[in-house]
Amino acid sequence: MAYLVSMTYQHRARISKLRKQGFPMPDGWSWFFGHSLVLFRYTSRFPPLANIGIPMRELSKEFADTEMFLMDLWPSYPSSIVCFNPEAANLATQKYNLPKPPKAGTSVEPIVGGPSILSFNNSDWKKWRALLNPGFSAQSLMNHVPFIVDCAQVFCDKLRANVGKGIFSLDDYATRLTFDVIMKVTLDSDINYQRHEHIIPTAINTITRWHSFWDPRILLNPIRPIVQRYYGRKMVNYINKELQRRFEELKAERKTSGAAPRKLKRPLSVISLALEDYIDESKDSNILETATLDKDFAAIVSNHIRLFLFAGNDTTSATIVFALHLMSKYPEPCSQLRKEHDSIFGADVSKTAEVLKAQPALLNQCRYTLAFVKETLRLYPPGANMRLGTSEATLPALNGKILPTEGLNIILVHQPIHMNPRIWLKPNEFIPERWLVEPGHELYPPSGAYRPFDIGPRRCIGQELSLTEIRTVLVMTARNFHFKPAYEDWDQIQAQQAGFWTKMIRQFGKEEPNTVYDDRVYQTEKAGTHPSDGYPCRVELVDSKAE
Ligand code: HEM
Repeated sequence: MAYLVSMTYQHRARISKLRKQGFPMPDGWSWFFGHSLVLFRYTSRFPPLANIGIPMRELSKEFADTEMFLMDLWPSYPSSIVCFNPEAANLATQKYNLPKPPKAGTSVEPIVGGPSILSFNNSDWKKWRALLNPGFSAQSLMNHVPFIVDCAQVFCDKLRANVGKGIFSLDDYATRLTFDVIMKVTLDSDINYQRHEHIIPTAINTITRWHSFWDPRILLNPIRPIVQRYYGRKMVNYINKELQRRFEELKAERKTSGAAPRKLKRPLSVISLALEDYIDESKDSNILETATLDKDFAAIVSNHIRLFLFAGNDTTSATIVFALHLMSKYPEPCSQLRKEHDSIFGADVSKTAEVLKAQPALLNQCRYTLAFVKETLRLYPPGANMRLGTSEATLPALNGKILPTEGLNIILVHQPIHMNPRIWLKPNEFIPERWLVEPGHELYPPSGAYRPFDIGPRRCIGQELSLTEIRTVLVMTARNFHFKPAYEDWDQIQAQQAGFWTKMIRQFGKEEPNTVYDDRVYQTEKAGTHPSDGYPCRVELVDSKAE
């Protein structure tokens, strides 16, 4: 207790000193609460499950002159500089390439299980990133396009089965689709989660339901570690068996064909490619006769698979749902999208899957589709970036003040960066053409201001995979389906089904907001910023004659 009091005192004394020196930070800091009450004031303006990036965007409006400010949420979160200045963000991720803070690892440990490239720095990071990179290369991913198309086909079949029927959660459909893809691309497992339940998604969904990066109401729940450990063990058991199986398959292929499977040019998962390098680089000349994988290596590989399932699934599925939502909201860009697909894949929509599977590189010709996806990610960025300040690294605020970073985390919050009115023309409008104009055009994106996958050596390893997946889904759906959000009906159903206490609270308590900037569709705190209430919607077939 005495230790905690002493730590708290030392910590707050430092923030108090920075405050006196004029470090930009919100009013309302206190020795007892730091900025926790300030944050609460902002979060309470939005729905309880709204993503933290949304109140941060609101708070950022007060710091237009500096484009960064300090938030002291210690001890529930390290004190951090919230930065939405593109030039300073570039300094943090490129010039200084600041290390990942310990919090980057500890905050995802219940999900990932232990160390991974998300938390590694220096040589560990270099070694593992180099080992994993080949599986995410553009060339390797093109080999997976036929499988991704098959998954998108199942997604379309499920949508078709819903035409003319009631409300369903598009988010649930998209999450199942991306899970099938990520399991195949990373682990070579074909689990068909779109049609059947499976232990791995059940486990990871349960673990993430009990997870928060910052919210003490979740973090302090004593049941949380028990649930997360139980499901963590289930994941590890499954992954270890699959890993061992892949290892056996690769060894057998080498023995029978004499060549490494990589040279046989069939689609290989991220993990198979990493195991190939492991075999190639092994000092054990008898590796092909070795019965089991090195235990330490297998443990870290297992962490990475868990990391990919977490970092790669929800981010991609949420983006798919927001893209389909924007298609329904903006008829003109939607019609451009369809025209592009007609011209590249031919007017016979029923042949799209066949054409794309035969020529995956056609995806790269879909310039408007890519622009549509990029603009979706600008408005609904699912990630953020966290770095650790150092004694050498200072960040220049917009007003010229030079800010020290030592001992502070730096968080690049993408929502306020992507909608910074100083640098973006019409920041709140959906304009895919921003991504098609030439440099010098007023819509041309400013350097460093667009960073959904972030920029620099540690940019997202899964960027190409996500973009391939999202473009494939748009190509497969845009000419077939209309989506109609059904929030009003959904809210009515929820109100009818509410229990006695919920009804009483609604009747007599303070009504909680359920829109963000008057929009019922918003990003939530659920891992990967899933859309509110899972995006309840109806689907209709596109009437090609009427289009
Ligand atoms: C729309 C989809 C996605 C978005 C917006 C996104 C965003 C991000 C961001 C902002 C970072 C931090 C970069 C930095 O620290 O500089 C990151 C890192 C990372 N992402 Fe993604 N991501 C997406 C999809 C994926 C996928 C599909 C995977 C893997 C299957 C993945 C795996 C990772 C990993 C492993 C890192 C850590 C990279 C490192 O530190 O070397 N992400 N992502």
